[in-house]
Amino acid sequence: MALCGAGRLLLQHPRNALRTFFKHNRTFCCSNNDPQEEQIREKFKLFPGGCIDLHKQESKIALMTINNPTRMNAFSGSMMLELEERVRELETWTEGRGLIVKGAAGTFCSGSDLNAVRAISNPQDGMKMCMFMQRILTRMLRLPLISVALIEGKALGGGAELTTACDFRVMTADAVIQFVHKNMGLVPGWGGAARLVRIVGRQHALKLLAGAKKVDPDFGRQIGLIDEVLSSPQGGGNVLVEAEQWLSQLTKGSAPVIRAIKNVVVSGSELSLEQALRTERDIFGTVWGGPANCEALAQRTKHKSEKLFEK
Ligand SMILES: CC[C@H](C(=O)O)C(=O)SCCNC(=O)CCNC(=O)[C@H](O)C(C)(C)COP(=O)(O)OP(=O)(O)OC[C@H]1O[C@@H](n2cnc3c(N)ncnc32)[C@H](O)[C@@H]1OP(=O)(O)O
Repeated sequence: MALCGAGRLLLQHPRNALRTFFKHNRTFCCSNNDPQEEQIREKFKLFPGGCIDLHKQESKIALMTINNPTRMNAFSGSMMLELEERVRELETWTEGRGLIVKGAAGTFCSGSDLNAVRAISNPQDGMKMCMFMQRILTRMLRLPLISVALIEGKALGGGAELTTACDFRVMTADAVIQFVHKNMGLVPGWGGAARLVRIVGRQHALKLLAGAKKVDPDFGRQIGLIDEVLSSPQGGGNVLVEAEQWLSQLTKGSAPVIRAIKNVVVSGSELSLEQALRTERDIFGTVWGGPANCEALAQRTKHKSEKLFEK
């Protein structure tokens, strides 16, 4: 993807660019007055149905639910627009630590709503839809929240792509991820291929895409796509509890520190080493001497030499 404003700024003025880089995530390549984007937004409105629910919990872990059960949680046009709104809400949720993305009614997501796909199957609209979803999913992956896709049932096509826009993936024993794009005469267009290569490497990515191979929990774990297989049965209330417990290992502690950790990982994976090191130093500066750091220091027993000095 071409570098836009903040990316260029990072290259030219890295010192001043940190704040802009992360702030820019909110508006990543997404100018509301871009006529192309406006056109596809108007088209999306013609395909309503379903919704994207967002619940910001007291635990500071947000729950996002892809909710269109009569179509196996396929993305209608209005859901694509709602996804953008929800991501924007999360970008401004300063106390958040984690995010779980799941589907309604015991299944994850079956990709784009094929009815909408048929209606926008011309190349221009396809390109605009693809760019719109790439932007939103990039913003989702860059959120300063540790995110996990909770996969029950099926994650197909764009649904499989959506799982790669989270930091982690956990699934129930009978769930399946399948990049079905090849069977549709397509390649992923929501950034799913680029992210998949980074998660599983090029050979496994080729197997999943060129073979439209079904990924079950065993294979998913073997190739590093799946981080945990849940013991609770699909559709049961305990699935979410188990996923939350799994995520909470990573989200307990100070929110600013957890958010800073996510930010250093994002910059480490997206920037050149030199730029990432500068960014890391700047982020380090935001937590050094901060409340969590001072509290941790106060709790540590003093070093022997310090005690001697005090005498
Ligand atoms: C670039 C790729 C593109 C993108 O990224 O934008 C895509 O994602 S294209 C979409 C890729 N997804 C698919 O091709 C999945 C299509 N659906 C299926 O293969 C099946 O429906 C399945 C396996 C999800 C579920 O099969 P099952 O036998 O359990 O149920 P039904 O087939 O009867 O489905 C129930 C109900 O849901 C409707 N449905 C399912 N998926 C979609 C969809 N993607 N778009 C629209 N509607 C969908 C299905 O038509 C049934 O509706 P009904 O009115 O009851 O016939």
